[in-house]
Amino acid sequence: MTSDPGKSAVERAGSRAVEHVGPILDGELVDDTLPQPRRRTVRRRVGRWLRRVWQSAPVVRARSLAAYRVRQAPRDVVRLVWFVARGMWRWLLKFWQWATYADLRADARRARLAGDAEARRAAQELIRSDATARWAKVGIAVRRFVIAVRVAAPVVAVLWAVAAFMERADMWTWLAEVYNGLDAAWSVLVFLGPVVLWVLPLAVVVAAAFEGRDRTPGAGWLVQPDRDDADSWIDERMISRALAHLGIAPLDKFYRDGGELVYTVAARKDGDGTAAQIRLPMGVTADMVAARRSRLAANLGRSALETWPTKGEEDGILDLWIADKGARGAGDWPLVHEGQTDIFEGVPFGLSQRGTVINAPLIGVNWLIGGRPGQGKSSALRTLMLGAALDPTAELWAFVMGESPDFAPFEPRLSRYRMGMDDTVAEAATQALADLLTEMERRGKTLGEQPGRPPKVSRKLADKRSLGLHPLVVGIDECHELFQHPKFGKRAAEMAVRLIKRGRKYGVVLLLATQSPTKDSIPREITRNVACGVAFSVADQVANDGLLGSGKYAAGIRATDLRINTDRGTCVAVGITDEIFELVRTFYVPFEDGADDVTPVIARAMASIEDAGRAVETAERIEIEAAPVDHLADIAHVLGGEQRVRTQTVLTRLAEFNADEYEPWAFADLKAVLTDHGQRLRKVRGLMYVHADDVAAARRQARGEATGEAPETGGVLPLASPDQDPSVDQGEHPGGRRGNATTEDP
Ligand SMILES: Nc1ncnc2c1ncn2[C@@H]1O[C@H](COP(=O)(O)OP(=O)(O)OP(=O)(O)O)[C@@H](O)[C@H]1O
Repeated sequence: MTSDPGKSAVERAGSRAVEHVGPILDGELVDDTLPQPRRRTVRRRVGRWLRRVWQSAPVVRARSLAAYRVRQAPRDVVRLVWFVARGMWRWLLKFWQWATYADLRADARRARLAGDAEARRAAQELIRSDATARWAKVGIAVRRFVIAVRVAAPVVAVLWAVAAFMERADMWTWLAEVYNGLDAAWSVLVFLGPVVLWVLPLAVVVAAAFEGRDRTPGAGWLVQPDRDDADSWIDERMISRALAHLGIAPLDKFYRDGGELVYTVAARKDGDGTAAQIRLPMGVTADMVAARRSRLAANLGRSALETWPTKGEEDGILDLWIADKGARGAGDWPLVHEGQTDIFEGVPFGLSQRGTVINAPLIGVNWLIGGRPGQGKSSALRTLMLGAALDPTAELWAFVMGESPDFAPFEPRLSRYRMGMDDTVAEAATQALADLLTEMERRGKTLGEQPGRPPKVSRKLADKRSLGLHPLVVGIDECHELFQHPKFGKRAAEMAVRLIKRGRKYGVVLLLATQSPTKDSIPREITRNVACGVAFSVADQVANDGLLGSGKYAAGIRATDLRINTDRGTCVAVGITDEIFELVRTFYVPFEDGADDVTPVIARAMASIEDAGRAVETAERIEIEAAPVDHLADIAHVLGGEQRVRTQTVLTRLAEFNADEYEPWAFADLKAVLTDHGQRLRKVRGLMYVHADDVAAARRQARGEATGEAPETGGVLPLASPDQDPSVDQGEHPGGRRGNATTEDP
């Protein structure tokens, strides 16, 4: 740049007036008011962060809550006013109750109604002594007040007089200090007076609103109108709220009157769920709650299967167990790959609702397992039998009253096994029950001969092979087919009842599985006496109580809530633990569609028997095949020495003699037995008779057929001589002769 830029520019332009400008430099205008790039980034970041916070879940929740509260504000104000009014009313009621001794009077009234003179006198005495004490207190307070006034009045009067006649400056210093202190106290009082006058009514209003607040459980200012939290946990507030909306009148009234439920066991984590125990208010029983189970479940945000309200130790105590959300399977059977069992200790059966393994008892109990088809009965029975098979001392029998291969892999381990739908299986099962009764008697005798006469079979006794007191486990699948069998059913049922009632002590265990636990298909005495009842999904209350015991449905123990197929493998069981009931996810040992985990377990069971130096226990000491019934011998027996007896009488006597065999008999059966052996019934004056001679002849022929010899001729002399005159038609057939003395007569 030049030293005088104005002048040089004019010189260069000559005479023309030219405005000289300075040299043009290349540059850029810098405006420091424009936003700097760094600051812009910080602001953007802060904005982004604020936006994120604004949209974060807690803030969104808080915002929605605030918005909800704002929307509700008018309603809330009305509610508040209502609360204040109700609070004052409640105070009034409380005062009235206090002033009139209403509770003690109610006690006295109750005692009078109950005719309890002593309790009434006690209540009245209490009212009198309470009234005396109350008036005594009032007297003491009044006396104290009077004393205080008497002492304070002269002091105040003197202070006032002194202040009136003396200047503060003329007073002694200490007296002036006293007056200064009094002045200060007065100033504070003057200041606080209006404050208290404002605050006190406000405090009264707040206290009244609190007193009159809605005591319905769950009512609260921070309750959101959604059910987001219902899935995750259950606490007492939620339980109380759910109970408050069941529509049980006495419970509703209890809540309306401001009652609060008593939790005898606070809600706490229990296995895979939450358990609580509640003492219900007057007029409400646990059964009433159990009857509204699905509504309770809905109120708790659970399915009915996940909600178990049951009766506690008393009718008024509710045991509540609520499963965590989401059903799970039981997992593998713990013994599927290794291990043995001691049947006296129980066998792993499934997982309880609390998630613990249930070791099901087998000794000293009998089982009845039932449910709709395809829900897991046979599998459960198989699991129990597999557990028993892994005890080398146990003897196993299995009868499957239908065409099903469920127990086929057990065959090497079974001492008796029959499967099928034909009558021979029913007959074999009936025979097995009869043999079990015989065995039971033998065991009873053996036990009685042991030192100290032990009352029941123990592990120690079971281990002594020579005694034959080892556990004997008999499984009958589809047992209703057996008990409903036209020929064997009645007898089988009778024997099963006797076994169930008496077999427990002797190590004889019956495991029954059925699709149909009605009173027609399973004898009442069986459902009443089995210790362990297991119900998979069942259709109705009848089936439920048939399996689990009467009254269980009403008490809230319901397998009707198990969903068909969805809850396959899950059952409700009673008697298998000390709990009133268990919801069991049973273990499943696969045996279908090419998968077979049962056979390897049985192979292991066989190996363990070998390792123990034993053999599969058999009931050899039991007469397995009882002698076949000899109909002709029985007929001869019931003729009782009479030469001829009416067919009707013979049938009656036969039915009395052997009900199982002859009760189903009709005239045609009797006729058939004789005609099969070349004899016949005889008609005399329109009435049909059986003749002793014909029976004897038939028996001779039968014996001949059996030995292949020609039948003897002639009859068998009756066992007793006839006590009546020869019959009119005696001449119609050859007379009898003394034959070989019969030994087969029963
Ligand atoms: N504990 C379980 N866990 C998983 N699945 C199971 C369980 N128990 C049974 N199942 C399944 O259910 C099917 C039927 O079981 P199972 O044969 O035991 O029923 P069931 O009640 O005895 O039927 P049915 O009355 O027709 O004999 C099995 O093949 C198996 O697939």
